[in-house]
Amino acid sequence: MTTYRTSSGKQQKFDWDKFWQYLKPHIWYLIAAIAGALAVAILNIQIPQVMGGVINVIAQYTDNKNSESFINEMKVPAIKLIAMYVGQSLCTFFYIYMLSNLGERISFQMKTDLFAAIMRQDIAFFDQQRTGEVINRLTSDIQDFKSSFKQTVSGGLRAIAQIVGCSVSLIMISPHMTFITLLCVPTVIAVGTLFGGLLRNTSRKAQAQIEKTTAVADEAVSNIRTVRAFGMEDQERELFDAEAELAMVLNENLGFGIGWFQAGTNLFLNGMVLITLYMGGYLLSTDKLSPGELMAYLMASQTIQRSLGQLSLLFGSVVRGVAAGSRVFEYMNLRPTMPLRGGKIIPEDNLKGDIEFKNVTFAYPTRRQQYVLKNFDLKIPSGKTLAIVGASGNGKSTVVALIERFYDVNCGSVTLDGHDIKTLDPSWLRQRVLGLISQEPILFGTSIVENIRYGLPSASDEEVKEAAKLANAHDFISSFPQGYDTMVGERGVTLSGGQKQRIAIARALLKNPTVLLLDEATSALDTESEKVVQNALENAKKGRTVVVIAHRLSTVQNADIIVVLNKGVIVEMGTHEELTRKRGYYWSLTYQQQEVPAG
Ligand SMILES: Nc1ncnc2c1ncn2[C@@H]1O[C@H](COP(=O)(O)OP(=O)(O)OP(=O)(O)O)[C@@H](O)[C@H]1O
Repeated sequence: MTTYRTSSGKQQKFDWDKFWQYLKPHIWYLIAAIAGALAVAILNIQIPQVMGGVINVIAQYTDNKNSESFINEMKVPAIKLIAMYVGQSLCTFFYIYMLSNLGERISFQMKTDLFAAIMRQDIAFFDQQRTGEVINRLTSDIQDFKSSFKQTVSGGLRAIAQIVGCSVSLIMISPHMTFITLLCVPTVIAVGTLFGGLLRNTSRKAQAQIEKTTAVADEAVSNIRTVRAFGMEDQERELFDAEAELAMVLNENLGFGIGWFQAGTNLFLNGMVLITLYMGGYLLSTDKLSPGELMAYLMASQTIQRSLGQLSLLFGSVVRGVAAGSRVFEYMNLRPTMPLRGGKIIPEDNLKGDIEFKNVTFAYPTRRQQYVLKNFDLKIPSGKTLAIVGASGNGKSTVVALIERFYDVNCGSVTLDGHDIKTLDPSWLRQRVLGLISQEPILFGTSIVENIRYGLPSASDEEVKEAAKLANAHDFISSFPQGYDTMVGERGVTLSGGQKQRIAIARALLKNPTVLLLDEATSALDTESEKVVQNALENAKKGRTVVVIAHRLSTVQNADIIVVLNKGVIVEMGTHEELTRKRGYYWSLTYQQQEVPAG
């Protein structure tokens, strides 16, 4: 197997078995396309010969001016030529159409499979990969693979068939001239390979620079608010200009090289035509060649030249296509460690919402050496509200991530009503049992109603409204001219932080989760909107197990149990009153927060 370097820097093998899986169901399209392309090639090989016949007829009548017999004699070869031209057009249409169907079907299947493969990857995968890279594989890599495949089948096959066929014609017409022409071939190949290598190198550099330029633009556009807030438009523009200029210079160098390459090739090819004409003319004068044969020879050698040109272009495209295919298959072949579905489902009547961490040790897959939780034990009784507090980076969000089973624990277990969550159906757990509301609610760029319905796609409009009322969102939604059909913009950009958060609460409440996970749900809000959202959350908490992570301790005073985390270890646990009396960690955290405004 050939190995190619992918953009992720790892050596990737092209997975021919996988490729065959995609090709096999559409093999008839491929066979039809190959047949069509070969038919075109065969016609292209024969046309010069028929054309030669026409020239011979014309040559006969250059002295003999009998137009009537000329027309009669031209009839057969002319009709033959017309039939061949029409046949060639029809075959061209046929193979292009077949190939386009084949390419589209394969790429559609690959695209949908790749997207499904991406969707089922572990969260750890997304911690490691850049979003741009993932999207690139779905878009440009599949596009590159498709075009390269189509080009290889059509252009490659046709070119090879034409080179072989026309070479045979050349030998048949004049072995002598063909031998002399062939003497030049090794030199041409050597020079072409050397120059081609240099050009490919420059082209790679230019391509990498273009990608760099795009990345600068991408970052500036997607972070436009930060750019604007810091007044960095000019710096961003300068950065972009510098990268774009470098890309321009590299592309100019490439153009310089391609220009010379083309010029040299043209000079050489024209020289070959001249030599052929000279030698052909000489053979013509000695009656060893007819004018038609000379014409056929010239046409056939031009077809070979064109085909060789096509093949050299194709080479670059095949390398690009194989590299792109390897990248696509690399993601497809990645096996997630956690399945999305499958496993036990606790019957509705037995579902209470008791959560327990038993002797849990955990490190993130991207930082295996750093244990975030070590021998961690915690009971979250059903129907109670448990708050986790502690300084930043101490593992509070990690607790929530483990309940969601975004990651699996390294040792110990997390249980729901006594069942290890590893044995439960993850999609049931996330869709039915858990409702997560995080610090930065992410909405989809669609309408409010669709965003709320994301929590339970089968919900009716009435149920959506009920959830919105419970989340204190109904009033502000109704005040919009388009009400629930208001479009929220990309990631909900047209709504205020508090409004987005209340829609996210409605979305989580719609599925009526048994366990509600609030990961700093109000910390991004100002005091006014925090109050409104806090009220919404008080409604939402009723009758559920709730885990609250909060920075502002004022929001967790009413919790049934407060847990103070320090470096992944529980250092204190109790109610607000108990912990305040203790004058320990919790007290000092509260004290610090009261001190800040005063200072
Ligand atoms: N996806 C991740 N991959 C690797 N390490 C992570 C990841 N998420 C968090 N960490 C690390 O794990 C530790 C605990 O992070 P965690 O987010 O649980 O803290 P936290 O107490 O919730 O902090 P904060 O209050 O600032 O949100 C930190 O050292 C953090 O850098």
